[in-house]
Amino acid sequence: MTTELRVLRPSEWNEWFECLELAFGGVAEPPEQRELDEQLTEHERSIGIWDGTDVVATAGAFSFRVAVPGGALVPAAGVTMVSVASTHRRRGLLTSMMRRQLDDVRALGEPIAVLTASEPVIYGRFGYGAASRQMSLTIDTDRVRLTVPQGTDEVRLRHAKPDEAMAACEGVYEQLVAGRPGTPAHGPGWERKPMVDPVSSRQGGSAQQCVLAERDGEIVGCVTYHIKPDWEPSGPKGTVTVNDLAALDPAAYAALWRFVFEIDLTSTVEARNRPVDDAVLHLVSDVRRCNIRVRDSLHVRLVELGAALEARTYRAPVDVVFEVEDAFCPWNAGRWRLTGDAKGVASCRRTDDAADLALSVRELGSAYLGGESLSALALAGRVRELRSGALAEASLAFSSDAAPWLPRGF
Ligand SMILES: CC(=O)SCCNC(=O)CCNC(=O)[C@H](O)C(C)(C)COP(=O)(O)OP(=O)(O)OC[C@H]1O[C@@H](n2cnc3c(N)ncnc32)[C@H](O)[C@@H]1OP(=O)(O)O
Repeated sequence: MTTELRVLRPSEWNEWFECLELAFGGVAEPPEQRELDEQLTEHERSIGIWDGTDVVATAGAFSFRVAVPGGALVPAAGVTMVSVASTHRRRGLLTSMMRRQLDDVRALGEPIAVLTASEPVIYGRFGYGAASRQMSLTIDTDRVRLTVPQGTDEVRLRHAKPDEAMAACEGVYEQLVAGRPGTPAHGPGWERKPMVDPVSSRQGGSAQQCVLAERDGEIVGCVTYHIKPDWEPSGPKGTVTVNDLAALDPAAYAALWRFVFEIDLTSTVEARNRPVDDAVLHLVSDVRRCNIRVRDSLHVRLVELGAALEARTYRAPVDVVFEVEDAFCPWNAGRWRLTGDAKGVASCRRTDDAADLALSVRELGSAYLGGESLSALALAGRVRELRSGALAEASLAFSSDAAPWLPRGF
């Protein structure tokens, strides 16, 4: 098989995207979704593999800046649209695209790459580690009650049309990015993504609705949701599916949750992507009836290990030497001394000193956003402590007060 791996030409986007759609099962994207995907595609960062005139593999990257512990925004490649045609799988095409892509990311000077995986098993071999989780809830709102904080009644709620909702939700999102590791700061156009609402994706539910929370005329929160009515002999049993829900203070947050809990003719609230430390867990009367499920979300790859580890803040003073294994990006392999503290000045340099901890770049990717603990990874045998006390020191330093979270997929 002779194939060519190269950058996508803008005129080839349709056939490139069709390869991707086919690889995911062949269900065509709704036109409004497809149009936005084309608009957001960064052609110069999109690659494909051609077998003759046929596109047989695709991979893209978005130019993000991702929040890390301490609030800095680190340039990051948001890896996306990865596919290999089912006729060409398990022959190394993905591996060759990952090679090219990580070399390109390095050349661009982005210290990290991030992605969400269709299957978590795929990307560990390329040095990605699962770094954040997402929580889904299915809440029985006939039984679960909310205890809301003082000030909740003073929050004014009102419905907003999609255009106003888009600007308001984006404004709230932007104010929350730095405080939540794992959240990407996007470029223009991304504010449209959560507002695309194709009829074919509603599965019998309503159009997306948006309610804004205001105090003294300022927008302090927003929720977008769908309602799916349902009727049983005993009465109405509709479901509210929460898409985005975000607020700038506890009272606005509680007001929005109370609103979705109390919508007439519904008895279930579904929320599919929440942070694992969501404050709603402390508002509800019965966490068991929230039917919590947790899964992996953002996977992180340290592309330039030194620059990546210097870009974040450490929760406690740390001075450790890592012995790092990185077969796919060998420029990261070897010994690195990391020093840092909560004030935000960190240094990560090559050293010949004896190693304190031995691990692969994958574990550092998992721990990078502060959500997965180095101590837990050590219990799984994935981090080895070579100096007594180094594991506890590094594990505490890497941890984050806010759990990392990716509020919106890409
Ligand atoms: C960020 C995103 O876009 S995630 C979306 C990923 N895309 C999809 O899931 C669409 C459907 N799947 C596909 O298109 C393809 O199967 C891909 C892209 C996942 C893999 O492409 P391939 O070209 O077959 O991968 P490649 O041949 O380079 O495999 C490299 C290694 O990964 C393994 N591997 C690849 N995909 C999988 C998988 N889905 N499950 C388990 N192992 C896998 C291969 O067995 C191989 O292992 P080896 O080195 O031990 O032999």
